[in-house]
Amino acid sequence: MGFMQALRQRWTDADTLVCVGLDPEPSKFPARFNDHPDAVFAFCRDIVDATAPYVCAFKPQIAHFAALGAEDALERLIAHIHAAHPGIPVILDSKRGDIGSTARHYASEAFDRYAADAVTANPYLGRDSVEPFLERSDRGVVILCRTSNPGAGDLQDLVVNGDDGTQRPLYQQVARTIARDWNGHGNCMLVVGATWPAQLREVRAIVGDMPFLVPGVGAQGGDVQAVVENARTADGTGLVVSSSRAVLYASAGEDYADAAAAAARTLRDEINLYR
Ligand SMILES: O=C(O)c1cc(=O)[nH]c(=O)n1[C@@H]1O[C@H](COP(=O)(O)O)[C@@H](O)[C@H]1O
Repeated sequence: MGFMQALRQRWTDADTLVCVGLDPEPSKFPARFNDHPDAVFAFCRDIVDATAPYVCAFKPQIAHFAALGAEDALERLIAHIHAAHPGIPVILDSKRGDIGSTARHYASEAFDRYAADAVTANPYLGRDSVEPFLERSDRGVVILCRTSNPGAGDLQDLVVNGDDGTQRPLYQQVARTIARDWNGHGNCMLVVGATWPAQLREVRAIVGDMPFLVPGVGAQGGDVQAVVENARTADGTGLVVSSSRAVLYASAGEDYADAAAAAARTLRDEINLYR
C-alpha cells in the first residue's frame, strides 16, 4: 500500500489526525537514560509504543539524530515502527532540496536507507530538484509551503507574478504549482504551520483535498480549533497535525511514557472535537 492510501486508512481506522514528532534532545530525557548506552533509540521507542494508538503518523526529525551521531538509532527506530506498528506511516523530516543528481541521493537516503514512507522537501530549487522524490509514487513528498516559524513571511509572503499573470504571495504560488503541476502521482502534501490560520484557509482554497502537514501546535502555540476549522477537508480529514516537544517532554519523570500518551490522546480528542 502506498503512503497516501496508508495515511487515509489510518485516519479512518484509528480516528486520529495526530502525528507525533520524534525530536530527541538527551538533555530533556528522564534521569533513567543518563547512562543508557542506547538512550536515543530507547527513549524514542518508548514514546512510539506509548503514543501509537493515538497517531496517524510518526515524524522523526533527522537533524536531531544526525547532530548526535545517532543515524543508526534513527534507522532502527523506523524499522521498529514498521515492525511493531504496521499501518502507521513514517514521515522523515529532512527538508531536502538540491540539484537533481544530488536529490536522487537524498531520495535514496530517505526511502531506501531509512525506509521512510514520506519525506519533507524544500521546493525552492524547482521541479527537477523534487522530481527524484515525486517519481517514487508509492512514497509521500511533503513540500514546504507556509512554514510555522516567525520569519516564514520574510520570503514566502513576497508578492510574485503568478503562472497566470496574477499577483499573489509566493507561498500561494507554491501551493498552486504543486497542486497543478507536481502532483501527477497524487503523492504530494504541503507543510502549512499551525501558527497561521488565515494562510491555512487560503492554501486549502487553492489545493482542494491535498493533505497538509501542520506543525506548530503545542510548543509553538498554534491554536488547534483554528487549525481544524480553517484547514480540514469536507470529510473532516486532510490534516496531519504534528507535535513534538509537547508530547515527548510532557514529563521528565518516570511517568514520561504515560504523560506522552496522555498528551497525544488529548490532542487527538481536541482535534476530533472540531472536525
Ligand atoms: O517540516 C516540518 O516538520 C516543520 C515545518 C515547519 O514549518 N515548522 C516546524 O516546526 N517543522 C518541524 O516540526 C517540529 C515542531 O516541533 P515542536 O514545536 O516541538 O512541536 C520540528 O521538528 C520542526 O523542525
